[in-house]
Order: sequence, then C-alpha cells, then structure tokens
Amino acid sequence: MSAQDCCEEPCRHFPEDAWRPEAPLLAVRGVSKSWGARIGCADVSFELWPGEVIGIVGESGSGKSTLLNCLAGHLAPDVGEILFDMRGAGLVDMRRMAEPERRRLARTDWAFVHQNPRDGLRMGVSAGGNVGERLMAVGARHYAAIRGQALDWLDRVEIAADRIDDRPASFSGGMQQRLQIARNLVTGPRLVFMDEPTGGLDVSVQARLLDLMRGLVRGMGLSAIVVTHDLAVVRLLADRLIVMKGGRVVEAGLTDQVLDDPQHAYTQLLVSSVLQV
Ligand SMILES: Nc1ncnc2c1ncn2[C@@H]1O[C@H](COP(=O)(O)OP(=O)(O)OP(=O)(O)O)[C@@H](O)[C@H]1O
Repeated sequence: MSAQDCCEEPCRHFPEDAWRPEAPLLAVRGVSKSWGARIGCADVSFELWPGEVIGIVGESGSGKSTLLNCLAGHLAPDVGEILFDMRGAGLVDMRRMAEPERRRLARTDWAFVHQNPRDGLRMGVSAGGNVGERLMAVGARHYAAIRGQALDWLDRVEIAADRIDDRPASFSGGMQQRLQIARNLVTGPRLVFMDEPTGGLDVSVQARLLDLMRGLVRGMGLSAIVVTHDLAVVRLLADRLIVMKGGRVVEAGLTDQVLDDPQHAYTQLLVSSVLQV
C-alpha cells in the first residue's frame, strides 16, 4: 500500500516527508534493564510500524513500565538498541542522541500519557493553557489561534468550552485524563506512549475514556505503545500484543489471535482470569 491509496490528504499513516516503505517507526533490539540482580526487562525486541498500536500486557512486576520507560527515554537500558525513525534522517539510535534533541522529541514527535494525569498536566495552569503550552513548544505564537485550537481539542475530548479557563485541579479524574490526552495529541505526535491510561478510574469512566481513545487513535492513525494490565484495553486499542512475564516477552502476535488462541501457558492464565474480554 502506498501513501496515494491510503487515506485522504494529508495522510498520517504515510507522512510525505517520512515515507519509507520498509522503515518501522520504532525498532527495539535486545533491550534489557536490571537493578542489581533484579530483572526489569530482558532481551526485548520488536518493531512498531507507522499507524500501528502495540499493547504490552502482563501481571504486576512483569516489566511493562520498565520497558516503556526505556523506550520513552526515561530510563537508560543496560544493553540493546532503540531506533526511532527521525524525520529525514532514518532510524537513529536513541542512545546516541544528545539530551537536548531527546527533549525536543519528547515535546514534538513523542507524547507520553501517564496513568496519573497529575504527572502529565500542569496543575497550576488552566485547561486551555495546558493544551496551548504544547502548541507553543512547537512554535505556535498567535494567541487567538492557540486558544481556538485548545477549544477544538477540549471539544474533541468532551470537555465543555466554558471550562477552558479552569485549572485541572477542579476537574474529575476522568476529565483530567481526557485533558492530558488533549495536551498530548494537539501537536499530532508520531508516537504516543501510554502507561495504564485507564488505570485508577471508575469502570463507567474507563469505558467512556476507552471509547474516546479508540476514536482518536483510529481517526488520527496514531502509532502508539500502550502498557496495561487490562486486556479489555488492548482488545479495543491494540493491533498487536506483547505478553511479558518476569521481564521477558513470552508471547507476541495479533491481538485477536493472542487473546482468542493464546499459546503460552501464562497468556492462557491471563486470558482465563478475565471473565469476558
Ligand atoms: N526503580 C526500581 N528499582 C529497583 N527495582 C525496580 C525499579 N523499578 C522496577 N523495578 C523492578 O523491576 C521489575 C519490573 O517492574 P515494573 O514496574 O517494570 O513492572 P510492571 O509490569 O510495570 O508492574 P506494575 O504493573 O505493577 O506497574 C520488578 O521486579 C520491580 O520490582
């Protein structure tokens, strides 16, 4: 498939300046991270393709967060390569990237949705400011345009326009999480990391958030890596699934295949422990 026959212009699956048919967006090769004798994650390899969502699942302590934090540059792996398809420069090893460049990526092409919205929002800044700030980080300067885009994004995440000047501390947990998503997606990042995005929310709030996230992910053709212990989240969001146990990948494949016909005993246990996925 080519950019021409993918979707309407501009095509987010195949951005013109980054179009390389054979290049994954992210290539992870043999990544390991330990704390002393304790394994965080061990020898993890996979590729993420443009427009693809990969879910990482496993029980508590299986290494999901360690891996995600290595991928997002929050932790330095002990060994292994994490290659990102930089615009115009091809796959670049993140370990060789200078810190300012990595920070610039985190503000522009990458986004990180934290489980706790307080970790991803500026609680002392208005909702509109939280969204606008990210736009300013990529060069937006025109106040009316920034406010207009912030309003548009608040609407997309179902936050009423009259809350634009309110601080997130006055929002419910679900609203805070939706605001964090708006802040992250407003600049159209090429890669989104999500750490338990629905964790800590009531079940009904989770369902609404998941529905919203699915619409945004599919509508924007986002590439994302979603860490969760909730199989319902990956069933709805992820094209492919990586199952971790004890820091290692024990099974990987298309989400429906892995969940409907799990091959590894641990995956079978995970799936059977959930009544309905
Ligand atoms: N900062 C740290 N110092 C020491 N050990 C750590 C640290 N962070 C994680 N670990 C260890 O690494 C292993 C993997 O932990 P990790 O948090 O990645 O698992 P997880 O699957 O994300 O768990 P959870 O779902 O509970 O967040 C665990 O044994 C954990 O104790």
